[in-house]
Amino acid sequence: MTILDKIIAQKKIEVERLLASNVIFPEREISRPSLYKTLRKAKKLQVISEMKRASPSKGLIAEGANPVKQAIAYYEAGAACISVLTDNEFFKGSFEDLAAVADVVPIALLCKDFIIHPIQIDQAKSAGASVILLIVAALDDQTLGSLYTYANELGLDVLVEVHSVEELQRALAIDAKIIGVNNRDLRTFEVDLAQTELIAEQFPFDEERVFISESGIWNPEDAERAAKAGASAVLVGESLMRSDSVKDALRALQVEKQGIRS
Ligand SMILES: O=P(O)(O)OC[C@@H](O)[C@@H](O)c1c[nH]c2ccccc12
Repeated sequence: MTILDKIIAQKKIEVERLLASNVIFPEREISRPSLYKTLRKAKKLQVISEMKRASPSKGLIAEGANPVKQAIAYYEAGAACISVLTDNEFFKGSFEDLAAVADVVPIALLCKDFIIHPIQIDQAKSAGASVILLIVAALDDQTLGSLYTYANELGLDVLVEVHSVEELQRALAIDAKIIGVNNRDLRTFEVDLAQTELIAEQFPFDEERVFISESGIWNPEDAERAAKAGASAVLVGESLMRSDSVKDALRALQVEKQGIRS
């Protein structure tokens, strides 16, 4: 059983509990800039910065981190979007973290979780997210398509995460506009930026789509590499969580985008 299988098994239990509790998540309007538009118009490589206390691959990263302080530092440094891990069991995050961040920053907000059911999308939006993540490896085609449509109907942006060319084709089949390559294999934890380059070769860089490189970005050289492959943004967690100066670290990643593909 891979870690992804374990996480999804746990999510099924959580979803059953939510459904059984008959909870209704209060509706909330989205009053944040669209991530999609922000990335399309940006001249530089953008940073989606993540609030990440722990992960199954690294264990504790920043146990005592305060999501509000972290988010304000990200916002002030010019992050395009803040990603908040809401999974508790494996990443020590929470929907309270997301809601607390939503109260203090006005930029796009990504609910980083393993979504397998529409009720989780209601929960994300209610806590203040304007973007959700859908992981292709965790979903069959039909569920992927229906969750994507549901999120769009609620006015949310969707980051569709892939880790192989085959998964890229599945993301394109639902006409995903924001596609992220996870450089980390969620089955083995191996991280390799070459994954971004490999998948970029098959990516249709057209008017409509944006390409994001996720995980394992530590320094400006990594950011350059992502930009060169055609990325509009990088999604960065651990290196920013561990940084003594979030501002300097984040700004150093905002390198020039590469003309041909941007
Ligand atoms: O901490 P890193 O290596 O910078 O990675 C951030 C982010 O990409 C990673 O947390 C992530 C990417 N996709 C995910 C899906 C679920 C949970 C976490 C993730």
